[in-house]
Amino acid sequence: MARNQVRLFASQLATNKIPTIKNESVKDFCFKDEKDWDLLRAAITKFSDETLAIPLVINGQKVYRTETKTQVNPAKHGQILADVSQATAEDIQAAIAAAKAAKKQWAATPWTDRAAVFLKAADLISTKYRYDMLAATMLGQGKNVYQAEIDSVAELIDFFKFNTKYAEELYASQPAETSPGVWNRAEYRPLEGFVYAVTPFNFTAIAANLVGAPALMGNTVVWKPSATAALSNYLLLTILEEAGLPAGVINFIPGDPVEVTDLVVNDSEFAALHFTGSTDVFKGLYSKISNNVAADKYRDFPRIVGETGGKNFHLIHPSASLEHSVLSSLRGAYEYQGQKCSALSRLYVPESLWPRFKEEFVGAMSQIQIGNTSSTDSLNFFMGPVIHEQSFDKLAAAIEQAKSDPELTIVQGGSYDKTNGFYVQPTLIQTSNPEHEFLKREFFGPVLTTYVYPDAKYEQIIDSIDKVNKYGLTGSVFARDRSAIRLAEEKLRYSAGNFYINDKCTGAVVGQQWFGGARASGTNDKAGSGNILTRFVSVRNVKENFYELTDFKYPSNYH
Ligand SMILES: NC(=O)c1ccc[n+]([C@@H]2O[C@H](COP(=O)([O-])OP(=O)(O)OC[C@H]3O[C@@H](n4cnc5c(N)ncnc54)[C@H](O)[C@@H]3O)[C@@H](O)[C@H]2O)c1
Ligand SMILES: N[C@@H](CCC=O)C(=O)O
Repeated sequence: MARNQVRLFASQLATNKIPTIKNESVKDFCFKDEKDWDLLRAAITKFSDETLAIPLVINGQKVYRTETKTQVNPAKHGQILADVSQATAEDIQAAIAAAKAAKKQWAATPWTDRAAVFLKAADLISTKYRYDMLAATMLGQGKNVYQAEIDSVAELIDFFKFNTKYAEELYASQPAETSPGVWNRAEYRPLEGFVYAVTPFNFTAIAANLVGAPALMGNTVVWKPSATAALSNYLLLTILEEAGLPAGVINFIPGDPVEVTDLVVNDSEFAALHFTGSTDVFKGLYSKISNNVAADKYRDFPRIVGETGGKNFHLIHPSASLEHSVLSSLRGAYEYQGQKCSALSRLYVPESLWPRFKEEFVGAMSQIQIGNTSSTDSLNFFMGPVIHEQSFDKLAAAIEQAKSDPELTIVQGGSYDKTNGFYVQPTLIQTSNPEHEFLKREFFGPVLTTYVYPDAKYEQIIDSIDKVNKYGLTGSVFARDRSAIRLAEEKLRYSAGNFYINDKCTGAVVGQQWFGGARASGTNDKAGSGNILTRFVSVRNVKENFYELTDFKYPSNYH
């Protein structure tokens, strides 16, 4: 008997249960414990003092290439954090081959052992690597410590832990009916072939989930990380390796996105895309895959899972709490510089509230401190830089457009500066046109557009919110009047996959608010829920019969 068969048999001696899973608690870094600050400062200094050479990782081997791309600190773009090796065509093919070769053993690895890798990685991030994770995300992706903590520590750990709980529930889900003498079973096979994960810059946790969810279910992965998140993403991979992830299960391939994608999705064993990023990039990938399906390139119909852009709204009703809706809107729009797919980018305020709303909102905006969020001297900055020069230029162009457009007025903000880092001031723009393109286009930055509606037109504005753009990711209604809440909840059914009542439209927590939207916002497979795991398995039904036939005729044949 082969050795791995012995291993498989040994794993069947008990049905193990995942430990009790709870959301990771978020440290508030409010200086009650100076030790936290010292540890964080040491980690920031460590990553700042040297330019890390980041390799590709193929079949567990580090591969360094002479062609590299630098990752800079967006808060101080003269600071080069990493030299990231770029994959050649041969590297990409080698990564695909490694994913295929590792598949059989990983798929046959007992579930307990696969789960343990992710539970241990979560534990390592909660303890030994918490400050490294924070520092890498703060420096590389321009987050302040609180935003880094809720992303690269809490949400990331939650994804890894909750996914094990959801997988356990999925595996336990079996056909409910059995006839006498029959045992029906469902087997949750990993997909045949390999998974391609293409991950965004803005959440280290999302990258972790895009590679982690398929891998947990027994798939192997080719991972193309975002160029502007390479540092935290590579750190994550090394932590997974320390937690016991076998070679070849996740292959890390930074490189030219189009070149990597074209080779990966042209492989006949490409089984699934797990993507998060912008809508247009996803459409391009979708169409390449569809064309390949039509051209008979694949053995299977690849699964396509993509979470994409948004143009998320707050609808303020005249009965809303003014202070709460002002502060929630400010956080929703400007936290992490508006670079959350869920960020508030269109705000609807009734005329009766607008003068006081505007005064309080602008007053709060003027207290926002913006600066180098990865500084070792200060944790004071509420906002930091936007991610890179293209984003900065796009936002600057939008602000300039607003200055000359007669239908737009800059209420507050409107300045920007890229001398040292990519800084865009939080900006509030008012439009007189409820159909304006600023209510349609995703800017992905701290630019919020507001439309002030007549109180009597509450229902009409709901219709306009629903129809004005193509997205359907997140949205909120703020009201004390229950009928106003009910009307918005009913009429905005398809306007947001995550709908909030008297809360901001960002900040979904794994296991609590399942995340994702439909329309142009993605396939809505709900990260943070068990549903996402079903996309990375292909169920086999097994019927075992205990009765043996003694005759081929039916009883009626003897009548
Ligand atoms: N719905 C969600 O859950 C969610 C979450 C986070 C971010 N987002 C969206 O992501 C976007 C911001 O992230 P981003 O700037 O990293 O997005 P992006 O689309 O620019 O990049 C995402 C990934 O796609 C790769 N990519 C870019 N062009 C490609 C191409 N032509 N072919 C193949 N791959 C390509 C990038 O290298 C990166 O790895 C926003 O639109 C935001 O709304 C959505
Ligand atoms: N969980 C986050 C996801 C943000 C995506 O970029 C939120 O809901 O704000």
